[in-house]
Amino acid sequence: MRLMISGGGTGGHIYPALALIEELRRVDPDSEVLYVGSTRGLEKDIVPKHNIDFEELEIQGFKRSLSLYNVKTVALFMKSLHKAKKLIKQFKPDIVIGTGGYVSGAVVYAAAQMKIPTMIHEQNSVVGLTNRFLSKHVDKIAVGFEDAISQFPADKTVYTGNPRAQQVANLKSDFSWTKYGLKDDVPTLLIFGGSQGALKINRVTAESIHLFNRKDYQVVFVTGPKRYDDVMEQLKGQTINDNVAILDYIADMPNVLPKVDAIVGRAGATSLAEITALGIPSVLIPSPYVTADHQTKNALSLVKNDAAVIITEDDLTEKTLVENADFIMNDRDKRLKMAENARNMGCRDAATRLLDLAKSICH
Ligand SMILES: CC(=O)N[C@H]1[C@@H](OP(=O)(O)OP(=O)(O)OC[C@H]2O[C@@H](n3ccc(=O)[nH]c3=O)[C@H](O)[C@@H]2O)O[C@H](CO)[C@@H](O)[C@@H]1O
Repeated sequence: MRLMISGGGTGGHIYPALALIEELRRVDPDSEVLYVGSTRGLEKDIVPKHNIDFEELEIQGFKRSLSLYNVKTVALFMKSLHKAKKLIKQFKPDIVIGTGGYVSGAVVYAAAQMKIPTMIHEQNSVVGLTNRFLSKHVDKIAVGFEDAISQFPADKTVYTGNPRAQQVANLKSDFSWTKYGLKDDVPTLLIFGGSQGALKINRVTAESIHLFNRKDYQVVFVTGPKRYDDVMEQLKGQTINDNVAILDYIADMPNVLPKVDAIVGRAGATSLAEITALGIPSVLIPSPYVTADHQTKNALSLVKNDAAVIITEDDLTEKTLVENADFIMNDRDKRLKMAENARNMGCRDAATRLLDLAKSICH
């Protein structure tokens, strides 16, 4: 198969694409892949490290009310569409797949106009702006949450789950916490605010370090690549005990996650696919800054099944953070029950399902 794939901006759109590519290469080692990303997103750093050909487009999203900015947005979209068509002519894909983010809008739309088979993957329980636009033009729509099906045309929409779930579920981890100066025989709580880190989660976690220092469990606090210096500035002069590690980013998350006992984090769809694939209890703090509050809806699907607890960003304080962390970390039975509930929701064959759907529309 010759696969052109595009997903950009944040990890939540990029990692599902990488998981699908990994599955394609496993079943079809002769396949050719071209990843088209944006000049600004995390993909230009992440994708080339996975031995995948990468091309980039300059593109940006619309903003409410900034009219001059939006004039530039339209101009960049037209330019990207033109470049995407050129790339399609050169690469000659059998299929073009979009996994979200503005850049996938230009790439998949270009392919649809050129009558190449197209498919999108919507990770969230509420459809995003780019996928809403693309849904009218593509041949197939795959969704990661069953709740999303009703938001798309019924005749071409299929529940596949999120391919990242299969990738993390199948990996035999050889990770050791000693890499970060921690121990392997102590329960471990991972705190992170999605692929980019989250300001409030970082601030409140930093304020709580003096309490986490005294816990019987260990805490791994991941700030996000661009927020590490600010957190360390906030913590200047404070003691950080040897049961706490503060990192900017974890590049090998599938290897690390099987060694995590509980998570405090955002409710991005790809994170939740991982959490349910592996069965990890979580405290979820949905981002209030995303389209149609979709992270709250994502999170509630786990909360309903007693696989997670939720704190709104407004309610996040030193007290609520540490109390909820203790609630899971200090009660092993509770933790194991929540883990089982989470695991029951996992879709561990999602990459196979998504690839089968892709094959079904290739000529
Ligand atoms: C602010 C924003 O727009 N967030 C959206 C974005 O979130 P975001 O990019 O944060 O996506 P998710 O939380 O879904 O996924 C994060 C991904 O990054 C990985 N990771 C994270 C931290 C780290 O140090 N290393 C690492 O590899 C996680 O393992 C996971 O695979 O895309 C998601 C999927 O469409 C949406 O649900 C989110 O609402």
